[in-house]
Amino acid sequence: MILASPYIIMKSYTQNAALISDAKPQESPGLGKPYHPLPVSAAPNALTERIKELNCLYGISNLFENQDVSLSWIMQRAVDLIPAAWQYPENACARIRIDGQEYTSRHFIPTRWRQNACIELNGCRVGEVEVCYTAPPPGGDDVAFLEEEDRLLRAISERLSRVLWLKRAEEALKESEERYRVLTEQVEEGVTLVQNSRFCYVNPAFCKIFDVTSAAEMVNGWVHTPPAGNADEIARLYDIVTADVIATKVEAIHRLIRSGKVLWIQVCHSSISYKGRPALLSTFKDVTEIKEQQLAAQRRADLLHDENRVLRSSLKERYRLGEILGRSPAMQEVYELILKAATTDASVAIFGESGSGKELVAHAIHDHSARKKNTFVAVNCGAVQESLFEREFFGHRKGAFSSAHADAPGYLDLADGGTLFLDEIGELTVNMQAKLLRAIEGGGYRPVGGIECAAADFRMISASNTALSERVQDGKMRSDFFYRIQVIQIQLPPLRTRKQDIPLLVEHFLRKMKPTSGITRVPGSVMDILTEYDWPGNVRELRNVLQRYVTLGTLEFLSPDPNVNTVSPLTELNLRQAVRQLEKSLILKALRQAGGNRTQAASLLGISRRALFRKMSTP
Ligand SMILES: Nc1ncnc2c1ncn2[C@@H]1O[C@H](COP(=O)(O)OP(=O)(O)OP(=O)(O)O)[C@@H](O)[C@H]1O
Repeated sequence: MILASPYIIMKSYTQNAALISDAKPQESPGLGKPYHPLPVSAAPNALTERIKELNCLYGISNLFENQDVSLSWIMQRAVDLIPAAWQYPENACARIRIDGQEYTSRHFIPTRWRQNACIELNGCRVGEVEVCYTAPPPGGDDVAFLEEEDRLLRAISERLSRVLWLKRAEEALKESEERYRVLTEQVEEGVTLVQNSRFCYVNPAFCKIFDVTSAAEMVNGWVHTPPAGNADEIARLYDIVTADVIATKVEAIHRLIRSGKVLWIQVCHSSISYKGRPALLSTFKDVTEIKEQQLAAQRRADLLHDENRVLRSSLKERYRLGEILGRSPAMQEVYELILKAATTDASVAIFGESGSGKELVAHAIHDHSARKKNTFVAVNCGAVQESLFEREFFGHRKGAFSSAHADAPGYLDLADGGTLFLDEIGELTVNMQAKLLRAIEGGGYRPVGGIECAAADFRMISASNTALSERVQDGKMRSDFFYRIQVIQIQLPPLRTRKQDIPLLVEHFLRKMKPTSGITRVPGSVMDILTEYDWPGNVRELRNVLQRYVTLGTLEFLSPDPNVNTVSPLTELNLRQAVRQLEKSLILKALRQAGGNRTQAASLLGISRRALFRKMSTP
């Protein structure tokens, strides 16, 4: 290697024309006063000369080996080594100038017997190295410097350029390492750097998580047998990575126990290059809060799943769901839909004849849903007047009208967090539908006399005893409202189509009435009549007939049914009672003719819907 060096070649005595100048004064670019470049000539070949050169170059090269020394330290030592390598060392002196800094050998004085070479960094001139003779060289100006000395000076400048480059790179690296260190010391996540299965870096957050008293204890320790902290736990964190080189990011969540508390740590290992070699950069994040929330959600979901499983598994033999009774297959389907609807927040529309249990179903959905702890607000839309709609649904503020002495909540406010049950939804006018739709579609609502917009979170369940699609066709219902309210549809079967439920319902109602009546069962003949009857008023009618039966001891239907032998309770001529009975039988007839549709029944009877409703609910 040494022999291959261009500076070991035999010194030639040939004069290098390119190096000889006519001694015309020139300016050193950016570095000082005019000077006279001196001619360069060859010197006698002497081993001692080359040994001096070698010493100088070796000396400068050795300076690289010193770690943790400053650039100034290297430059000063380098400049001290230069004069000894020149032909007349006793008169030679040297100077290095870099970035405005100057380093000189002993007794340096700039003279006209001067030789220089530039120092470069990334192709740009950043300084120079120069050698001067303090006294006229014996050979005169023409042979002041040898050709080899010129080459040596250029070799020195190249080496100094390299030193400079290395130092700058080292400084940049140190700076970025320092930045990284400051950053990792401030972050909440634990950070480690591992190379060759040993810790190179451990930040304070890591020490805190794993009870390591100081990071220094860990550095240089093996990852699989850590020297400090909870060694087993730390070793386990690295079990998932067998080497410092991993193809992709490796992530895992570990469960630790700290002072009796569970701590969840998310560990993420990634492969990086550190000082030119593969290393493992790992982060350790405390995710206890998120994990606890996840686990709680999971527990809730499991519980719900179990509850549903139990409910579903017993559905085959189910004869009741909450307050709803019925073991017929049609009712089993209704139970299924109720449970399905209860697990979602979607709007539900319940269809069925009057008295078939629509409100009971709405209640059951509410009671089985996550909203069960909040209010169930039932509204009979048939009784809502157009002019009072906003007041009733959206509430009002004090002073909004003469009798508004205080703020009052509307149905929507009352149902916040719970369920709003809109019975007879088909009775809402198109105008009311538009206002309600806006409120439930997220547009909010404004209480009467209020300025601010309110919003309520409720689930909507509606009920109707007629098919709403007809109302859409007749232009009485907005199609957007129609689709919005019936995401889930439940059709309740009329009692006459599930007569096997009658004995169960009879037993249920009698048991409920027992404290006052003492009657616990009906004779077989009465049960036969009850099962024969068509029940246009559905379960409500059955309950009312039974109520009368336990009170009066006679079976009295609202209207004579051709299929049954009605037992008349009338034994004396009481006009009021007779009128009432006639009224009831006519209502029943009308209802039967209208297929349970109360609007049609009311028009058949020539009375308003509201009047019919009143009469029906009077016992
Ligand atoms: N499956 C049932 N099991 C037990 N009771 C029932 C059942 N269905 C209805 N009922 C009884 O009938 C009465 C009327 O039920 P509900 O008010 O739910 O009917 P509805 O369909 O909403 O009637 P309407 O259309 O007239 O408002 C309830 O008080 C309840 O006691």
